Amino acid sequence: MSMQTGRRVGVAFVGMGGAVATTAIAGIEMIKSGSNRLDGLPLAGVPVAGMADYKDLVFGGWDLNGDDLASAASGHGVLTKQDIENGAQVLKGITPWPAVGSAKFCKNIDGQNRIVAKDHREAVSVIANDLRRFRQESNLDDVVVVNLASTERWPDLSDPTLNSTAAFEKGLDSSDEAISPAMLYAYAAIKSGIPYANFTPSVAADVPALLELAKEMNVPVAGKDGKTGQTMMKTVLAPAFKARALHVDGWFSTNILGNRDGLALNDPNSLQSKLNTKGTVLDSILGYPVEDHLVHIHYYRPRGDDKEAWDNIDVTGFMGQRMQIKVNFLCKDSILAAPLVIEIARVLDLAKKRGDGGVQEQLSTFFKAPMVKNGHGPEHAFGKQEKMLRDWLGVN
Ligand SMILES: O=P([O-])([O-])O[C@@H]1[C@@H](O)[C@H](O)[C@@H](O)[C@H](O)[C@@H]1O
Repeated sequence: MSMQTGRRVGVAFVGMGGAVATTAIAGIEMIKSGSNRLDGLPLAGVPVAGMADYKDLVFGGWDLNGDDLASAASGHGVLTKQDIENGAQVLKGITPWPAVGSAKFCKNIDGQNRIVAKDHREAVSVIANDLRRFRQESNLDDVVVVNLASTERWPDLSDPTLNSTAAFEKGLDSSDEAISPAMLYAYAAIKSGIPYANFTPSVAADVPALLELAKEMNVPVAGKDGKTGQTMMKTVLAPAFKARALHVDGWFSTNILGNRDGLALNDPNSLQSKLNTKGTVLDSILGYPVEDHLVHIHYYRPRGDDKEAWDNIDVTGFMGQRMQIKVNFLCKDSILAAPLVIEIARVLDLAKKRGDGGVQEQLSTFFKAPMVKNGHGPEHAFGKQEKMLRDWLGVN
């Protein structure tokens, strides 16, 4: 059962017209109108004092495509006409705010709904103003920002601009090329005291400059890259192989998808960012390097949002005998992702209420490359991550 608490929590999405954001918004609006159940929402029915209810959430956000959300959603092919009639009509009345984009960071995705700003500093102030206006106009108690925009290329992490808050702030004034759109949103949110989550592989609040700022301002941040389908299965299976002492000789993962995410990843530079986050999960769980851990992603338009993942795992058991495991997950990308985004927003909002700032490691279960607090390696094993979250929430 879902009960409103009377609070109003705004969720501002970067990439609001995308398949994941429109699915999240439609799903929640349908919960409000009684035409959607709570399936797929991992924290539904978990009683946590102070946590916003699904019905308390109010949405806003930016997108380079200025179409209203109903038109955007019909292009993504995730929501059915029935879904829209059943309570997601509210999508028709929402249009995204102008957004920041850069072809230098994300080559395949463009749009005309752009923030007009003379430099990075001005772009940040427009974003911060959008957040202030959202809070006032929607009469919100609190706001959370979640990045759902298309994957950017990897930046040069050794660039001094990204390595201290002071240098980053100078870089805003000179529109330093090391600073990506994702970082501008993260900075604007943190500087406004608003919790920030990164559901994409783009580098954002995880640069030292912004980590330092989040810590100093005691603002909760979390990321990165939603762990939805193939990688989720990987982090469930690998601990089991370890427990049974089955040595993993190789793990071949491939997947196809044809949504806008797939289009963004069709650019080799954006793809590399995704491979960076997908490729890291195995070794720390198993305790040894899997030399033949191969990950492939292919943009295949006929599938749209219905991504399909195949895994072939080669293992060695007792007496050196070799075996294979095959996994074929026929997923729906946004249907898996949207509820996780909602839970991340609720937990970040709760962290803010509890005065818990900086990196929110308890959200590791929702990410492929979890951000961590004190420089130690991230925990990737699914069961341990779930325990971390439940311990932090104070539930069993
Ligand atoms: O979570 P997961 O299934 O391992 O990884 C997926 C990627 O393989 C896919 O290319 C991307 O479009 C999805 O959004 C998701 O990130």
